[in-house]
Amino acid sequence: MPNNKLERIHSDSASTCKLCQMEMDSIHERLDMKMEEIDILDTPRRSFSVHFPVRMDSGKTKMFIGHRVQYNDARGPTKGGIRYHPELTVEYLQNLAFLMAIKCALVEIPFGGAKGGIVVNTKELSRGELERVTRAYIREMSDYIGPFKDIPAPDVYTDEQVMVWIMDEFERIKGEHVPSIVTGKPLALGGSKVRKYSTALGGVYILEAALNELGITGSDIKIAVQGFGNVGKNAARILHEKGYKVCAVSDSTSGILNEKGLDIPAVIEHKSRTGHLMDFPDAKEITNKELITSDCTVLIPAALSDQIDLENANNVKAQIILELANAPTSSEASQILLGRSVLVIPDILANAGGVVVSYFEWIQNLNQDYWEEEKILEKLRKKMMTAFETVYPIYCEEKCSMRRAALQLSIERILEAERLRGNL
Ligand SMILES: NC(=O)C1=CN([C@@H]2O[C@H](COP(=O)(O)OP(=O)(O)OC[C@H]3O[C@@H](n4cnc5c(N)ncnc54)[C@H](OP(=O)(O)O)[C@@H]3O)[C@@H](O)[C@H]2O)C=CC1
Ligand SMILES: O=C(O)CCC(=O)C(=O)O
Repeated sequence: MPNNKLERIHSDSASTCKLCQMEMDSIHERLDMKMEEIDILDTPRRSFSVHFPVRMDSGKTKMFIGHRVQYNDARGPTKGGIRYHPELTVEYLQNLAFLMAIKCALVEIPFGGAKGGIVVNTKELSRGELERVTRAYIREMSDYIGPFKDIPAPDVYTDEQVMVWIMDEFERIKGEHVPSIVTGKPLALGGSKVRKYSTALGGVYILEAALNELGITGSDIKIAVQGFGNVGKNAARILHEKGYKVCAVSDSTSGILNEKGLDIPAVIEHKSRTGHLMDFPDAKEITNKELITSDCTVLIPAALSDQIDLENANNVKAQIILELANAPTSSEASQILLGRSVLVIPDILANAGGVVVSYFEWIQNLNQDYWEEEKILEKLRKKMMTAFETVYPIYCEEKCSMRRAALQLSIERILEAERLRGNL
């Protein structure tokens, strides 16, 4: 392992989030970080993979691979979603788990960061197979997760039902009720009001604060949303209900565009009835690539990573990018957008509403005391606005990207926790 500071920072063996490497390099310099501080942030604390057999509907047994990365727990038990995707790798999850640690520090909730999942295409599984795969993964993981160790939640291609199977399998193993083992549950089994749409709503609070700062107002604001799952669909719905023109949306197969604004409730009905966006009447069909460079004021990536890259960053027409997905913008693209004065509201701030209400769910489970919607909405808004109002002045004063401003703040908080624990 290289021992020179710069060599170490650029070494391939360094595990610091590659997704924001350039910002990280400039923070190392700005905060004049010591080698031991860089190392502590560079290193996932626990990172493991499990292989397990599952009996498929055909009667044959198939082996699956699951991963979990618990990146940093200096500020509390680790927290983060479970993703089911055929291209999932442990290296990639390390990046996402790092972002979780940063996100929790940014909104000042007492958690570290984790992320995990299974290498699987859920569209190829029956419901029974999905349940057996989930339960088998949790049997392998049960010693390493817990309400005060590591608390999973939904992410791409996992939902409330998957969270119930996680909770139920964990409870069978432990022989007691432990609803606080997982968040994102349905209301009937200890879920929290608002959690279903909190990622999208938290992002909308931040977007409106940014529009206000930039003086962008009026009925001409056009919005494009990539991804039409939990996050993208709810973002489109909330923005439509608030009177914004949502002109383009997409899912994994295609996109649709209507420059006058899409009828979002009708799009939601169409997607839930047909399973896709294709053939929606009164709209032009576009590709996911075309959506990214479509004529809009606000672009909302709400699907997978690396959607805005070196190839298309110069062609983005939006004035604001609200990153509801994790890591949708490559590090190089972020620099191009900064140069073009496009405001990129980073994932660690924009999509933090999800984990904030997960934190509220965890508290409610531990206390067996459930809160009304108004209370949660008020507390969510306060958390999101406090984070925005702390990050925005740093971004303005230091003339850096908003991502760098947010990362810097969180890193100082994580290092403070490490110092207080005597690790530095
Ligand atoms: N759920 C949460 O609370 C949080 C989620 N996030 C992030 O938000 C993003 C979306 O998560 P979530 O909505 O929960 O996931 P979902 O599984 O609910 O939805 C994913 C959506 O992305 C679409 N999609 C999948 N692959 C592609 C692709 N290659 N190109 C374009 N669209 C694609 C899917 O299409 P189709 O419908 O056709 O399958 C689907 O509409 C992720 O980056 C996640 O990490 C961040 C914070 C919290
Ligand atoms: O709700 C949570 O605990 C985590 C959500 C998540 O995975 C994320 O914010 O990326």
